[in-house]
Amino acid sequence: MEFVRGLHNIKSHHKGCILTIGNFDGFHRGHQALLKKLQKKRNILKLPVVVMIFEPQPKEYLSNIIAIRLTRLRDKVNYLCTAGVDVILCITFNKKFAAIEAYNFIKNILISKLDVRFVYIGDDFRFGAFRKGDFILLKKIGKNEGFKVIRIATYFDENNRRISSTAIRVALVENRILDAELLLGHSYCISGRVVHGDELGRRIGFPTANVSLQGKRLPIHGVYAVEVYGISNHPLQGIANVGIRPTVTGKNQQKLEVHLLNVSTNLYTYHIKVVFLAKIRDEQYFSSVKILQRQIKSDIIKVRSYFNKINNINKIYKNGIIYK
Ligand SMILES: Cc1cc2nc3c(=O)[nH]c(=O)nc-3n(C[C@H](O)[C@H](O)[C@H](O)COP(=O)(O)O)c2cc1C
Ligand SMILES: Nc1ncnc2c1ncn2[C@@H]1O[C@H](COP(=O)(O)OP(=O)(O)OP(=O)(O)O)[C@@H](O)[C@H]1O
Repeated sequence: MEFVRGLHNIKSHHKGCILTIGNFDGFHRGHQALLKKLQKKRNILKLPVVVMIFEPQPKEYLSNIIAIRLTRLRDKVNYLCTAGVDVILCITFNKKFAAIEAYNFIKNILISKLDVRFVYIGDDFRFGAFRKGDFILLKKIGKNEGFKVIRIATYFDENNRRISSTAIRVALVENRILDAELLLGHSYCISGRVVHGDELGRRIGFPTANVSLQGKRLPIHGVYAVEVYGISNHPLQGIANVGIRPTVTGKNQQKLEVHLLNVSTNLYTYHIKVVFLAKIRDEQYFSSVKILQRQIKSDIIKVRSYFNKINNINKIYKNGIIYK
């Protein structure tokens, strides 16, 4: 898989491709279904599959507030790579790019730069300045210029809901983790490098690994049972807090910190993946660190009991007995 940053880095071997365009935030089941179609076509025609993504995502650039992000670029690249994409073309979304008219986007980028043969899009896909471009325009120009446009049917979940990144963000904000997982088709996770915190955690008896969020805002908030990947060859059980830590700081900056339940090791500079499994409670203000300490102790008991239950369920399934 090749990662190409910017239109100026397109090379002749990227031309004549099967293309799709979008944010692919979360890499949910709708995205997965779309990419399966491209892969099928690639296997028949032996043309490269190119996915055009944007960084920052358009909504992040165009909105005044920090928009919520499901998947960071690094994880998005991994998902797309496992879906068999040949080239990720990552475009810097800025004022100049946002102003490109839909017609010029097709003419100057899809045709001149990429010489697309097939363009696959979902039925709600819009592009170009003021989102004026759509399937009909693509199809019309494609007919004259010799490329095909395939609009794939909307992928719905079992409850007949359209799967979208927006629906998943809403599910997570509303604490519906299992629902979000159902829409995603995989667990909700965040990965990042462990950076230095204020080191108060260690002093209060709960050392925490602070995961860098690089200014991105997570859709979740509160205390969670988590599994942590990237430290040993099996996932480690932990408890995480996502929030602003009102008890110890007056800053309004969201942080993700993880306390490992059974391992005490220096995690600085590790790149870890945190999988969120269940919410324990909301983050709260406590009138003293002592009370917070007591609360965290009781959170840990809850999380341990959650993992015990999960282990028991797994054991019962392994033995072929139906859990009641
Ligand atoms: C399981 C857990 C629950 C937490 N809950 C809260 C909370 O409800 N309110 C709060 O102000 N801080 C909460 N914190 C954050 C602590 O204040 C924080 O871990 C401590 O300040 C250490 O920060 P540091 O790693 O930057 O030194 C929680 C931390 C953990 C690990
Ligand atoms: N449920 C779905 N079924 C079919 N195609 C989809 C589905 N969701 C997204 N797509 C298509 O996948 C491509 C990338 O989508 P993109 O990530 O930009 O949108 P999205 O998932 O609907 O996110 P948002 O909710 O932020 O609009 C687009 O062509 C889009 O139409």
